[in-house]
Parts: sequence; structure tokens; C-alpha cells
Amino acid sequence: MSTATPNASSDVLDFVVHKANGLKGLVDTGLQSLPRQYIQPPERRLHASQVISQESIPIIDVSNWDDPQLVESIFEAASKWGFFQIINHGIPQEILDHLQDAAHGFFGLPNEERKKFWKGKSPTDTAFLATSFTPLKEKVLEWKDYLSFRYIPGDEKSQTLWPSVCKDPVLDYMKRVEMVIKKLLELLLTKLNVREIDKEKEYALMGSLTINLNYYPHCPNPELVTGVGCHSDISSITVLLQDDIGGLYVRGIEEDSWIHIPPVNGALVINIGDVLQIMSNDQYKSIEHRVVANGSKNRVSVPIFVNPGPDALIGPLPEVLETGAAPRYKPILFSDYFSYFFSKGHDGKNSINYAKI
Ligand SMILES: O=C(O)CCC(=O)C(=O)O
Ligand SMILES: [Fe+2]
Repeated sequence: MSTATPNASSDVLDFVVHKANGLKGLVDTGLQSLPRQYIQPPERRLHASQVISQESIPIIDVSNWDDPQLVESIFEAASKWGFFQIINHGIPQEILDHLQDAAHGFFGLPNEERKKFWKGKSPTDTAFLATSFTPLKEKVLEWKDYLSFRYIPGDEKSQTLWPSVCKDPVLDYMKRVEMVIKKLLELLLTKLNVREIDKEKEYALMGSLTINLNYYPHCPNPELVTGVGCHSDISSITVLLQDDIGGLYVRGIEEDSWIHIPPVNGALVINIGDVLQIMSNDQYKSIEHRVVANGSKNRVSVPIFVNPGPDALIGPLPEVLETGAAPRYKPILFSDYFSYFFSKGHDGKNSINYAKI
């Protein structure tokens, strides 16, 4: 291949990050053994003994959004697990398939084509390619690249600059999934005594949408690395499409136990993020999750982080405090919380302490 192969361990960060080849570029050099930058200390690896198979997160049929039982099922799943899958959401399978094909299509492009979109060099600030989580701040890199889009409805000027292999599949999906996001938030907020999501609340719940195409290349020693380290999302909710490979684990109720989220064809995985935990004053909880790498297959997943607008002030909702409950969080500007989250490596549920009183 045309790009020089890193030949010393110290060259890896330079090759992957500074030279914009990403992890995919590194794996494509024909990697036989794992560079030390990717080897996690034992306490950050998932061990088989920690995985429990007796429990599973709920799968909820949302074919009738007006079914009074639905709000109860969603509330129960969100309160108990912070995670659930939805089926029969109305988004055609073809749109989901095209989205996954688009992720494989982008990461299958020649290195030189992909790197045009590397963070800081991309022709538009609404689409960029990156690796790991915060590679310049992490002790050990995560086994993942991702292409990230900021979705602004109707922003054709910047969208024409998106990689052509992804643009239409991403936009087709976003147009369809918006309704699902609104319905989920409506139901989750109903149980917090919020009768109507007005413009201000809408901005605080979903004022900014980010969609990532995550790519986890096959790994020579999957048990030594992490695809994504333990974290909770900072979003209000996250809507995730995963392929049929598996590898996403969520923290169980028992001490240090982890539950696999099995791929279900056509389903979307929904999880509560820190923002909804804060707004609900802990009635909903954002739950830690992690991703394990695969030894033979290239996994893709597509999360949408339903985030507040950057200027939104996030704190416990007045409707939640009406009962006289003491607020557990102080109001924070979402852009400050966002910067804090990205100022360090993944560290479980520690970020939310930033907002605690
Ligand atoms: O790839 C997955 O299944 C989950 C990814 C994830 O947790 C994230 O991007 O925040
Ligand atoms: Fe996540």
C-alpha cells in the first residue's frame, strides 16, 4: 500500500491519529499482533465470568404509539434497565440496511479518500472522521473509528459536502427516525408529569442531533482491547442501530455484572443518557455500557445522540420538583457539560458528578 506502515510502537499514534489513517488504516497494513497502545489493563477488559446470561433487557413493540400500555412498558424498562429495544417502529428495513451498507461503504473506501474527512481537515464541520474517543487524552486507545454527522434538517449547503457514499442513506434514516425520537421523548416525559413538550423543552431535549457511523474492525486479540470503554451517554436518549454481530454490553443490577444486548433484526436499541437523568432528578438513570471487539468480523453500529442544543440550560424539570423533591443537580449549560465529557477518556458514570449538587 502507498502509506508507510508504522514499524515501531511509538509510531502508532502518529500513523493512526496525526497521519489520519485511523484504526482501519492500521488494520489494513496487515496487522499481525496488537500494538501496545491498544492493550487494556486487565481491570478494563470484560471477562467472561462477569457476563450473566439469565437476564435480558426488554424488547418493546411500538406499533401502536397510542396504546396506554406502551407508556407503562417504556417507563418500566427505562426505570429498571435504562436500556430497551424497540421493534415495529415503522422505519422500513431497507432504510436500515442502506445505512449499514453506507457505513461499510465509507470504511471500505481507499485510505486517501477516507482521510479527506479526518477531523480538522474535513470540507465541512458537520461531518468528520475520527478514532477512539479522545485519543490524545487516553492512556489506551479504543478499537474503533467513527464518522460523525451533525444533522441540521434542511442544511443542504453543508450536506452536499458529506461523503457521497453515506449522504442519502443517512438523511433518509434521519427523516424517518425523528418521529420515533419525538414519540419516545413524549412518553418518557409524560411519566415526569410533563403534559406538553414546548419549544424550550424541545431545545433542551433534542436541540442537536448527532449521528455516528461506528466501525469496529476485526481484531487479532479481541479479549485484550475495548471497542468502547465503560461509559454512559451524555445525551437525553440515544437511538442505536446495531448489525448482527453483537458485542454491546450493559451494566446489570448485580455488582459488576454485564448483560449482552443481542442483535434483533430491525430493532433499535434505546438508552437513557445523563441529560434525562439530570432533568428527571434521578427518576430515570443513564446506564453504563461498553463494546467488545470481534476476532473475525468488522462490526458497524449507528448511534444517534439526541442532545440538547448547545445553549440549553439543563437541570431538574420544574414538573419533577413540584412534589417537593430536593434538586440533586444544579443547572448547567449543555455546551459546558459536552466539553467536560470530551476532556478525558471514558470513565464510567463519573461525568454526571459535574452537575451534582
Ligand atoms: O456500538 C455500540 O453498540 C454502542 C456504541 C456506544 O455506546 C456509543 O457510541 O456511545
Ligand atoms: Fe454509548
